[in-house]
Amino acid sequence: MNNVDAILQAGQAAVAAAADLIELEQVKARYLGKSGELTELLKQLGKLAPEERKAAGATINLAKQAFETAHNDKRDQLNAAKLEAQLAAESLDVTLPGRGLVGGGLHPVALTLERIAGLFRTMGFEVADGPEIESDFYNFQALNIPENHPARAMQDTFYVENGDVLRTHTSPIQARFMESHRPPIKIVAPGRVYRVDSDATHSPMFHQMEGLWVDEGVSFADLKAVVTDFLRRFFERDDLQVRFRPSFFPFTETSAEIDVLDEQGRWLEVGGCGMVHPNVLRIANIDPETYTGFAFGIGLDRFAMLRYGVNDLRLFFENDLNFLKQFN
Ligand SMILES: CNC(=O)COc1cccc(Nc2cc(Cl)ccn2)c1
Repeated sequence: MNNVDAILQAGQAAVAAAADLIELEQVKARYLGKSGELTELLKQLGKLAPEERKAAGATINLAKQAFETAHNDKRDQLNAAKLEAQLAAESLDVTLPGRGLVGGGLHPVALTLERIAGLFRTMGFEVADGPEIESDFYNFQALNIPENHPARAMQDTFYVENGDVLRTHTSPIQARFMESHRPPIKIVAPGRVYRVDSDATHSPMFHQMEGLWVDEGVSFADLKAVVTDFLRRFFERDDLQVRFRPSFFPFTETSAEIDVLDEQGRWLEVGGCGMVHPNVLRIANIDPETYTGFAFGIGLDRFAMLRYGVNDLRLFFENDLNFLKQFN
């Protein structure tokens, strides 16, 4: 019967070497299963002489108990180790400082809009608003844009049902304001505008701000002074060179593009302006013989790109928080 000891030692060694609960159960089956090595020994008892059977049986049962003890100890050890590992992995150090909430902030275009509106408020302008879905009348006709003008074409303008459009500029805000107020009128009109266009420098939705001053005796000199003062304060450069380059718009007569000289000595176009066309005043029931006015329009996204050094317009619309958090 000395092979009982050999089998028991081999079984105890296999139990000790078991790396996890699954392997341990396989070892248990190999020794205590239906055809396990210790189970087989019991089956052979019948072959022994009757007077040897009792002692042999006792020896084998002792070996089985020793194996079961070793197996149970190992199982408890593996379970304890598994629980320890789980506790360590899930442990939460409640004394750690909190991560804190990340505050929100304003979009760079919104910051630029507020900054520019604030500059014009110091000059006596108030901020006006209006609908983004506009009628053909306020978006085109009231601005002296004729029926066949290319700006009305489908490749530039988004049309919605019943002939209304997504406004292509914020001029309709001013047309509406002139219709419902009497001079002196001194407003800026910021907001979203829509054009059928999209590439690295064009987005179908972008932002513009227009300004309008209508009163008795308003002149082109007033226009130059207001626009130049605004630009020097926005770019924080008292020596900023501003140029008014003759141009054409249907809604102004004397029209000009507005250029600024950048640090590299290049002229950058930043907007357009002009004296309000008499037809536009007339349509708003303002007598052009008594009143004159000037208007200008700038692109707010462009001003935000210039101020913050952003070189791709699309960055404003991708909502990448890592990009946006730089501005607050
Ligand atoms: C980004 N915008 C540009 O380059 C050019 O915008 C401009 C230019 C000249 C005038 C206007 N707006 C305007 C509005 C009324 Cl109600 C009457 C007359 N004019 C907008």
